Amino acid sequence: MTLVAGIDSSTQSVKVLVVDAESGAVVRQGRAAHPDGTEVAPSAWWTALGEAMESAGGLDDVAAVSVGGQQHGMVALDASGAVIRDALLWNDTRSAPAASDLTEELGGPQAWVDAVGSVPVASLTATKLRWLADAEPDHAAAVAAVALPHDWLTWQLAGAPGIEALVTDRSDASGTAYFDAVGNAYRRDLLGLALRRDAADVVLPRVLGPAESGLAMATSGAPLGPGCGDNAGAALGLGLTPGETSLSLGTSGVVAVVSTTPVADASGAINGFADATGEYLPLACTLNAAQVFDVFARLLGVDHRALGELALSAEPGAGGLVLLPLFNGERTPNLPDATASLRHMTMANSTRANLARAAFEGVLGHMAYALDAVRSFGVAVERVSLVGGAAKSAAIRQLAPSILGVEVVVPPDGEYVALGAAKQAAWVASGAAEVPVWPLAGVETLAGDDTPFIRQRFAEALAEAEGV
Ligand SMILES: Nc1ncnc2c1ncn2[C@@H]1O[C@H](COP(=O)(O)OP(=O)(O)O)[C@@H](O)[C@H]1O
Ligand SMILES: O=C(CO)[C@@H](O)[C@H](O)COP(=O)(O)O
Repeated sequence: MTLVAGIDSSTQSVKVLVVDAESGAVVRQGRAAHPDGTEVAPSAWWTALGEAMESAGGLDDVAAVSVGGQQHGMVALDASGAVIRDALLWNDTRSAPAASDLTEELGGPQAWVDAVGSVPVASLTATKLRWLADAEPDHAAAVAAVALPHDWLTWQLAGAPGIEALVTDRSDASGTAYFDAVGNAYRRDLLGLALRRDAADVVLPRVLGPAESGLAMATSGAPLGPGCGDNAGAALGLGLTPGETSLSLGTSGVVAVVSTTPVADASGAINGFADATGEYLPLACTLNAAQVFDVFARLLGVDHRALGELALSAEPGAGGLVLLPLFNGERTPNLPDATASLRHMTMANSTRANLARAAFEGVLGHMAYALDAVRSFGVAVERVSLVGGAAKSAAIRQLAPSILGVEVVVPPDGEYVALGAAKQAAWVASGAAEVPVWPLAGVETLAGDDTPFIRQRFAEALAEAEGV
């Protein structure tokens, strides 16, 4: 049996899957936690990856390895390849003013979507580099290379062979705001704009083809795949084809659709990213998803299962409560300074069950808003494939079809980003022209009575928060 490995270095943890390259069956797996916070030393990812690989039984026997990871994080390296400062993650909002400045300096949102498919928001790498240039000019001056989390880990697995050897893929490069996924080229002028200097000499990872290998494992010599952004990894793991949509509830809430054509959304709600096969992956991403359940479970003194049971014991509509779950500020819509609020509390409706229900309706109502943003580009979304940590929740599975108003396809419990990375590794190992097809056994399709009033109330509350 030929084995391959897929890695998902996500916001909260790293997952490693060792998989049969023929069937996609998971043979061994491991995981390890990442530190909390939106500013993290990349060495912590490397340590966690070492632990996860060890708990997966090591990778010495695999034919190829590929790394998927959280998108956008700024890993700034000096000429020796040393990390200059802790990475700013995708959910760090300190670069929101830099995002506004950059947007204006290029001539507004339309100029950015024409150039790179996305309007700058604090999540995107270019805005973090501008923040660095303004807040830490000495660090900015030392930048000799910029990598993303998955690029940096791929390079570490290869033994960190000098910054010129860095590689990436089109899906993650498309989230930097200095890569044009339509022209398949870096926009060094935009990198320079972000860094406030001529960036001709800054090393950017070479963008590999979907099944191309640029580096090999330092330990075993097995080829390393190009890797991918985590949302592109999930699409690959799910085997989504053009027109099909995923809904991920991890730290981020993401609606992503595989598309053969790019989307240019000057409103900024949709990012015009690329997928991991050569197509596009327009997506809407929020900063507040699974952690909202963590907060409410803690507040109510219960575990996730009991939180779900409490929510299901309440009536649809949570007795009138509406949660705007903008705990971490928000990216979609772009409200980086927003905070969460619970509206319409009365003595009568302030019950534990209604509070739990409001958490689920708030997160799923927000995802319905994201679905509408995708639909506004002519994508007919009637079905979503549900992945991410909160997809394990029985209450999410039960409530999602009614609140979203679509069918919800639930694949077997698994780590779909890591599976997508493993599929990419299998593609690299096989040298085949087409990506492997790994059928998913035991997919459930869930439907429910539509409850449009929940979406409506949520959309009204969000519009109020936006001041529209
Ligand atoms: N049964 C559950 N119900 C709700 N949330 C859950 C459940 N199980 C895990 N989670 C949450 O899922 C999140 C982790 O999901 P994951 O997709 O791995 O995140 P990330 O990719 O951002 O690291 C955590 O916030 C965790 O508490
Ligand atoms: O910023 C985005 C997508 O644009 C996020 O989806 C990150 O890629 C982090 O993902 P998770 O760790 O929450 O899965």
